[in-house]
Amino acid sequence: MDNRIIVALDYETEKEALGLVDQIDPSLCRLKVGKEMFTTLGTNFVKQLHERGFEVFLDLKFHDIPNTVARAVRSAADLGVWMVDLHASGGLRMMEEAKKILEPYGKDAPLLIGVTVLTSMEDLDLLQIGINASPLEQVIRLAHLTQRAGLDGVVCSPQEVDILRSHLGKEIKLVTPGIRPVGSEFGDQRRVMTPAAAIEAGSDYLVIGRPITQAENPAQVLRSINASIANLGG
Ligand SMILES: O=C(O)c1cc(=O)[nH]c(=O)n1[C@@H]1O[C@H](COP(=O)(O)O)[C@@H](O)[C@H]1O
Repeated sequence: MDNRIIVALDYETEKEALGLVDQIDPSLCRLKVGKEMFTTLGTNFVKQLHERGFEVFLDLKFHDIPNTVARAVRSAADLGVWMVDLHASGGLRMMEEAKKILEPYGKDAPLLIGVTVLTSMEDLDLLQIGINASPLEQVIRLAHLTQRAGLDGVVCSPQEVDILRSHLGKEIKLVTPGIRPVGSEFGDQRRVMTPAAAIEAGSDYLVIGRPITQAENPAQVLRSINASIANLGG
């Protein structure tokens, strides 16, 4: 199942989310459950998606002391999710403990991914929080740290993908939100690319929310994005 799109299910209600989910097939995409839906609906919602055959990226971007993050990651593994993330800026020890706690799960462990610099951020946002580096420099720094901790991949913007590939090699998973098909609104996103350009740059997975979820016919948009990347990339 070479399924490179992860739909971000950022809806207010279960009814709206399942309205989309029940029109699509697990062969078309994976699903991301993030802070909004998880806070409203909890693990039961993730279980419902699993029952429908979907693989789930639990996107709670953990960021806390190492012990707390590691235990949260273990809970995600027990829930059986396919992918889970944490903020790489939580530091090397935090990431190493999270990786270590997954050892007993072997190949059933979820992919553990480090978020570098949010795709909504640009130079000024970093400066305002005391980081005197460009988003690209900071992404490279945090991606190296993530790889050193032994994680499976990073979340970055598609604009950083080709340079990260050259720094980190082929094995590391590059997960890219900040995807905007031609003509769709950027909203709060800043470092963006089209689906085809992101795949051509070397993204493994495209995380796409509003361009699909807010469309009049989300299932149709998902199919057309899939078609636009069908013969691209490796
Ligand atoms: O970890 C993420 O998924 C994430 C990281 C990041 O840097 N930027 C980012 O937009 N995301 C998530 O990706 C999704 C993007 O949604 P849209 O902007 O609606 O396509 C949202 O659910 C965000 O929470």
